[in-house]
Amino acid sequence: MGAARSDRREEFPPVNIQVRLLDPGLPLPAYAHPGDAGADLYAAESVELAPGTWKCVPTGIAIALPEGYVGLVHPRSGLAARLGVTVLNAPGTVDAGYRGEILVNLINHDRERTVAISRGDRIAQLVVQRVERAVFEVVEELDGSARGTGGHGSTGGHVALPEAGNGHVALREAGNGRVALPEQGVGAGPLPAQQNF
Ligand SMILES: O=c1ccn([C@H]2C[C@H](O)[C@@H](COP(=O)(O)OP(=O)(O)OP(=O)(O)O)O2)c(=O)[nH]1
Repeated sequence: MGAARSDRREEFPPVNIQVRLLDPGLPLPAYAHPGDAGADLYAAESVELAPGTWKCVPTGIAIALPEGYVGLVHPRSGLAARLGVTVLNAPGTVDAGYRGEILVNLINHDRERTVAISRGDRIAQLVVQRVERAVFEVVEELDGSARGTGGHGSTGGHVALPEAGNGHVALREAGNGRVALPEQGVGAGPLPAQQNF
């Protein structure tokens, strides 16, 4: 087990990222568990989000990513599932050359409740990834592919049909590609109790 872990560290050495603590009272971004993809970012200010509104929340850190990397500001699924709060521009793109404070643009999708975010709350997660630099080459004809120009549901697609009675629309597969699911598993019910957010 220990040997397997150290092999993995050699195969995937961590990337060093310089961090400026603009608010030394907050913890460094941190991975909650080994193997997590995102390091949690903290709110440097307390903010209130009225229903349907958004705000850029400072995180109290500025970073210098190495060239060839990007920081992606992803939402936290727990905030979304419990409160309807997510990252408006998800995933936010932190460029390697950016030296300003990382901001998280949080939106409250709840239609009735104001959400209070307190300083020190974990509001988003930063996923650091390698990126390729593309060179855009103009051509007359694109190389062929199995998909061709088909998109937007061309593989079977979905149609929204009015449900009898309650005025809702339901997602339904058009054609014969529908996957059979137990009735309880479809629709907008509460999350099953075993879901851990
Ligand atoms: O969630 C985010 C997204 C971006 N940024 C910072 C880092 C990023 O490098 C910079 C610019 O972001 P982006 O390129 O997405 O914004 P833009 O609207 O295209 O602005 P610009 O013209 O400055 O590139 O803003 C954040 O702090 N948080």
